[in-house]
Amino acid sequence: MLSLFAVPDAFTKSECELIITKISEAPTDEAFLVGQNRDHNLRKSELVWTDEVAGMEWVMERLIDLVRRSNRDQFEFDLREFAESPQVAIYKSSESGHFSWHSDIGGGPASKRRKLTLVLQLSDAEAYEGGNLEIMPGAQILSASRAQGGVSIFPSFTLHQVTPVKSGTRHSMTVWAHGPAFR
Ligand SMILES: O=C(O)CCC(=O)C(=O)O
Ligand SMILES: [Fe+2]
Repeated sequence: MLSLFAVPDAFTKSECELIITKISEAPTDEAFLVGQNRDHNLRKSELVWTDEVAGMEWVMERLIDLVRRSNRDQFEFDLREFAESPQVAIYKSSESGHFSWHSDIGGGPASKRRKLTLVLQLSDAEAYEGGNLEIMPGAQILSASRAQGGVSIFPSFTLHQVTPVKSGTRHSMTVWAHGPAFR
């Protein structure tokens, strides 16, 4: 099974900038991990849930379409729903924004049903240093493309991390597709 489904130009530059502008008008929550325990050694970022932001429906429609395409062409998982709001994470160099190695499967009613993770790179790759999304499906580490508007889709059980942002700010959007347990 291929472990990473990449769509380089899923969104245009102006679409990404529009999303960042809308998000920056919304209040942020400090990011917490699956299981709700705060641990800054593991994750440091701010979060905006996009279903609390008006005018984001078109984004969700596009993301659902991309997940469907990846699942039809590659993963063939039994997916049933999108049970959680997409979230935008804001990683700031001033706070050494990062997210250490983790899987997205949690113990909560929705997070335990996560099967595919989609990450959209919202920021211009030139707008920050560090902040690389890396995924580890096996012995090798794969780096996701930094290109703005690019989408990476991978099984939610795959270990992945975001390396510390060294300068500037990185914005990304994450959405999960859910379904019954693997069997
Ligand atoms: O920001 C990213 O690239 C990844 C975010 C992530 O791993 C998550 O929200 O679980
Ligand atoms: Fe994750």
